[in-house]
Amino acid sequence: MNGQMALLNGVKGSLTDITEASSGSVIPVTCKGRAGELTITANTGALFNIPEGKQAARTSLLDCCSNGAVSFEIKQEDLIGGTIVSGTTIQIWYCKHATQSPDRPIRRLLKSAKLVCVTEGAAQHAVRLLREAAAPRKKDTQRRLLIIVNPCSGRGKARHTFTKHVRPILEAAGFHLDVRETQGPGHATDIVKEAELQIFDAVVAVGGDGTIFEILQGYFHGEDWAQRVRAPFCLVPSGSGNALAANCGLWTPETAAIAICKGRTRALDIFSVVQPPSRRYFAFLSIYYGMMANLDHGTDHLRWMGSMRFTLGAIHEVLRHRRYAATVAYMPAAKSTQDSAKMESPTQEHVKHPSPVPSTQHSSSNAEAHSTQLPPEDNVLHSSSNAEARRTQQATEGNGHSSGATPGSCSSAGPSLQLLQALGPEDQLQLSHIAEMHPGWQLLSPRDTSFFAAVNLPMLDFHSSTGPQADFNSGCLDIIYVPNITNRKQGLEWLDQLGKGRHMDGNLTHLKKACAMIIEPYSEGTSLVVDGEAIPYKRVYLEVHPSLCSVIVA
Ligand SMILES: Nc1ncnc2c1ncn2[C@@H]1O[C@H](COP(=O)(O)OP(=O)(O)OP(=O)(O)O)[C@@H](O)[C@H]1O
Repeated sequence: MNGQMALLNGVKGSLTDITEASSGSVIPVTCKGRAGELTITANTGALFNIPEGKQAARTSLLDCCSNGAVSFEIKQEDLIGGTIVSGTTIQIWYCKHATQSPDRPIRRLLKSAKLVCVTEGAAQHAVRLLREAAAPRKKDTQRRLLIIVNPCSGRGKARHTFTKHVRPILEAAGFHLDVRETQGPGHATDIVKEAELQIFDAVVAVGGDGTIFEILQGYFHGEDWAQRVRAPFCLVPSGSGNALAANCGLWTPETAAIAICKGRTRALDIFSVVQPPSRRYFAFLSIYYGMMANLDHGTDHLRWMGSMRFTLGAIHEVLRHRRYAATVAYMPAAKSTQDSAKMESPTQEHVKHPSPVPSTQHSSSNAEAHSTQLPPEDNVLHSSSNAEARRTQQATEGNGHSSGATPGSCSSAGPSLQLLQALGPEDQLQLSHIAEMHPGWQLLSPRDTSFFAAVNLPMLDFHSSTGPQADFNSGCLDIIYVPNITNRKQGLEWLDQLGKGRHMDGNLTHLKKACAMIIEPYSEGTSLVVDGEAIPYKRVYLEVHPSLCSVIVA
């Protein structure tokens, strides 16, 4: 009959009744064995069935059939691909749902089964069929990933995680892997800057959110940044917080690797973080000031503890019982929707397939796309956790506002900053009168807060959610703040509620949705932290770019 037939006949003596199913782009072939059946109907979302013997998945098909075995089935969504074990023996890789509870992302476990073919050619053909059946969008010869492993993230196990838990899955799916290991802070940015991103199916970080942050800075390099952002990115959780992985439902490294194979993406808002005259970062997660900044960045030396360092840091901060002063101005999200309805995001067309939302997320829709283009320039700086370095930097730059600098025309790559542009030069901007000078802007009150954060995604890590109403592409940041925690007991109770995602209940915690913000920090003993990385301690401007990038989701 055809090529598939040759393969199926090539499986030693096991297949007797072979029929072709409907025609389609991939492998519409059904075949039946004496004791079970083998079905590949990738384009209809059907099954890959192989007989199961006494030794279940580890038994060859030949053995299964001669044992008179029952069949078990692998759903197409669970099929990962295949590899040649040796000569004529192939291994089918698939996954199983390990946990499934309504308030947790799905965890997946890797499984495999061996199958013996008569000839080596048949074995190679079988592997190709398996890979195409698992991910019918692309020929296996064209799949390519840029993998960036940060050996220092989290507890320093990223290298092991990649080799042991991620690489075998991606290879089974037929990806060509360009693997790079970071040599130090900022290296991930350089790797991505130099990469031809268009040839990759995705950029994968094996690390933490800081690695993703560095990768993101590398995306906005060169005139073609609008094309470069089309490559989705993904976090294989190997850091301390792993917020991106938590938000994307990538509960374990294996789950993340399987999600990469399946290639489901979701549009993600990115926000610019601007410090005139020329500094501009691109962020995906959050900006913290005060308590959150301290518990995150202030616990860097406790990296060996994993995510426990954040819990300890939070308790320490609550016991300090401090309030932090800042003038915060923001433009409510609804206004931006009106302003930006006509404009388009560069990736709007590209991100056509919204993926399943992890069940921990709630949706909100407040704003729409409003990004356009500016000529690019590399001006990304890498953060330093060192307070001394920060002070030196401030002394060099001055903590005041650069004369004539306009936050909205910060000369950098990336989409234009329309909302910030409208504010005009920084030295003419009186923050305390912004509402009168610039209709649509508001001041946050009070100036002193016990807790302050603005988040783009709901989950802080795998265990807690800072902004449960935040969403991937809502077009806004959720400003979460607590004006005043009156005593330590109330602080600890509030922390407990935060851990359970119930801190928004009651009236202690406030929420504003903003498409642009300005933060002028005043307090000593804290910092500004963007996506877990400290930035210079001075006034900062933020603007959201709806759906600018896309991320791999479970
Ligand atoms: N080879 C290296 N040596 C030292 N530091 C490195 C190296 N490569 C990357 N880094 C730095 O490691 C820091 C921590 O990485 P990352 O943020 O990914 O892990 P994490 O902080 O443990 O996780 P999370 O951000 O999710 O809490 C980054 O700021 C990055 O600049």
